[in-house]
Amino acid sequence: MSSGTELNGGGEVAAFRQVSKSYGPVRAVNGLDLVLRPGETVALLGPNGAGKSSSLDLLLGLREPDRGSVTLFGGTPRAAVQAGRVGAMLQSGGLMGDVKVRELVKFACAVHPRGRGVDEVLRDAGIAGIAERKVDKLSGGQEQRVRFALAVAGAADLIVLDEPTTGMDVSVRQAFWASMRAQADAGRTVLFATHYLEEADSVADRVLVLHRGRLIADGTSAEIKARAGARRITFELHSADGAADVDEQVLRALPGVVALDVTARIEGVRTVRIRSTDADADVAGLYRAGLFPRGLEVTGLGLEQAFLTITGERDAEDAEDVQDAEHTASTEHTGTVKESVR
Ligand SMILES: Nc1ncnc2c1ncn2[C@@H]1O[C@H](COP(=O)(O)OP(=O)(O)OP(=O)(O)O)[C@@H](O)[C@H]1O
Repeated sequence: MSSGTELNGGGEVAAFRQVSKSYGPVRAVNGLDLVLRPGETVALLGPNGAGKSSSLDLLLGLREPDRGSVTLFGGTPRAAVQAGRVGAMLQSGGLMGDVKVRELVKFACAVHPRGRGVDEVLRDAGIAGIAERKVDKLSGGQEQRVRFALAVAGAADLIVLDEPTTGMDVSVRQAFWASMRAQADAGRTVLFATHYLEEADSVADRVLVLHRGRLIADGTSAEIKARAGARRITFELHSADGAADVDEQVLRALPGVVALDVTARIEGVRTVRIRSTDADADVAGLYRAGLFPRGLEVTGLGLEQAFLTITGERDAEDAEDVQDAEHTASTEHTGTVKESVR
């Protein structure tokens, strides 16, 4: 992707500094610290309710943080939006119905402080062919593309998309990402929230994972997969090679092992599956330990598996914290002084 520094002037596009936002008792965003840089295409992932839409709303100045600050291009979100530096495609809000697609896009181009030519926008969004249709006669996927056209109606420096491909079929989705990539190649910074992990994997050069309002992973897709131990090593150990009784401790002690599974379905043969953060070191370690792995395979797991692993780990940690808190509360209640569990 191009650097985009010409368009954005270098430095920070957006910054969240210790941002928190609650709705009553629900802490939707919790201490978010994050900087977006010019030219990045960034995917925002997270389970339902993780705080993705709330974070985007804060970024666009649609909501105010309870704590911390959000800046866009060094100023307030409102100033950046008013200057036409941000284009957004949000989940909420209906489109005007009784107008033609061309009229709606033309209006958006006309009112935008940095409005582009209507034909160019229709072409970029892939909706030139439906320009004369009424907006309320569109399919869900077509409507999404019109929303995208509105987001790129002006020459914004930052494009924010909240689950942009919801309702699009596979071919429309591919065409959509091609349009989006053209925006990124023109130097624009793009931030999109999605539930489609393969999109994040193939489109984004940076992936953020939110979980219960907290940023729990930030890196390239490859880095996040590596961190989650997203390589799988499989092999067999045969008793004929002197490995009838594999000492699982030996396997568990290999440097990158995250998960280990040893099965013995056939007499004298153990099938070993390892999930690892460092497959190279583990394979070397197997031989160093005097084992003779047969049919050795190393495969990469997808971003989806990495995502499930990272969020699952965090769920487990949170559950432990709750148990600890309950334990502390119950011991305080009974007046018993006990050492903290963790
Ligand atoms: N206006 C609101 N009033 C009360 N609670 C809200 C409001 N908006 C969001 N929430 C709550 O805040 C939390 C974060 O919601 P948010 O919509 O930001 O998450 P999300 O990651 O975008 O979820 P999804 O993937 O389901 O769209 C959720 O628990 C949600 O129920």
